[in-house]
Amino acid sequence: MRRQLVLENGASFIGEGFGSSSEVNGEVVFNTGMTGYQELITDPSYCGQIVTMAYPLIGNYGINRSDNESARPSISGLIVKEVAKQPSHWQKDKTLNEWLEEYDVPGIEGIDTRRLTKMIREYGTLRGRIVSADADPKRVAETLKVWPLPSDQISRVSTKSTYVTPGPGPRVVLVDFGAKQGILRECIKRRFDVVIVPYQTTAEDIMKLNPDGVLLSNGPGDPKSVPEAIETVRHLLGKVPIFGICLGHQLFALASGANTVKMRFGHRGVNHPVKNLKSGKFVITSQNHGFTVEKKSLSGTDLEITHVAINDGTIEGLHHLKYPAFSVQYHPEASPGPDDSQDLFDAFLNMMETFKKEGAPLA
Ligand SMILES: NC(=O)CC[C@H](N)C(=O)O
Repeated sequence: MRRQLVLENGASFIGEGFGSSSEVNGEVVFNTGMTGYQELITDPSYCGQIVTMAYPLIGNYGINRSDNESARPSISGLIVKEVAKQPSHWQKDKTLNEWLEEYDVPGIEGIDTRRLTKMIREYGTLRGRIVSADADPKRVAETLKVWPLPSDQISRVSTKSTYVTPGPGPRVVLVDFGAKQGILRECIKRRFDVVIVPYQTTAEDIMKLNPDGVLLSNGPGDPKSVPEAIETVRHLLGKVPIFGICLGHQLFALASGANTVKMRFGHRGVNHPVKNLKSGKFVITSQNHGFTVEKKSLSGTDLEITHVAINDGTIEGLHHLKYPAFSVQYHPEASPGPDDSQDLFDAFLNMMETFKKEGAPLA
């Protein structure tokens, strides 16, 4: 079935449909990873987005039972140059096509993804719609221009109730804004006693759980769409060690008085170089974000930049000068991508142990 991706600027890309045949709207973004499509399709941070893969052949090792980052695909749609027709891997359970069909996610292949990616780089992320090939792109573009980007994604992907993965180590409250399994996996590896709570849990209720540390997860959309969570983090600062990842990093920054802004086309891929300003070392990181902490908003706050992106100089890591709290904009849990930064979970463990011994610092 011939299908079409229409963008709000009136551009139309025609290709062959795969996965489901439903029509969807989404913010069109691109990811540069050569592999890791199953992890990114199930990464809840992509909720509400139509993802274009810049690498031209996708699906070549199929879908397996162990690479999901959440229970189901989160993306609204998938755009690729070519879907592998005969995927092969010893763990393969399904093809990408079968899996997307099962979860009602539409895809289009045969699109000039290089042209599409270049367009997004030039104009920034654009609203798009997957429709049938015979739809009039001008009319579809008109409807897209007045379509408000969704702002309820976090409530859609966060856990509805609290649950626990017990362990003998420190108690960590993981605030779930759409947490990837990889974060939980890193906690379990270190034998943390993890309590996973919904995103709107108050600081008071979090403190009642007697946490040794609070981990703020990744998540979809604009961090300012959850003002209640910013308030929660503000109340937690100084009372308990905090580690923020991606959306969690942005919420930590907002709670500390800094500002976040939308980027033109964001960072999405598995080979983003980052410099650690303290050690002078570089790491290759997995990234997926469309917002960033605004540099100039840091003046007057107690935040210090610890990491920067090599490609564009944006902030990739922060720590608090008075309180035990730090964060990174990238993904130390990888999944997909390199695991160069898993030591940040050890740094979180050290911070919790020190805080337990020495107590709250004087603010
Ligand atoms: N992976 C994430 O947590 C993304 C954070 C936020 N939704 C952004 O796009 O910037």
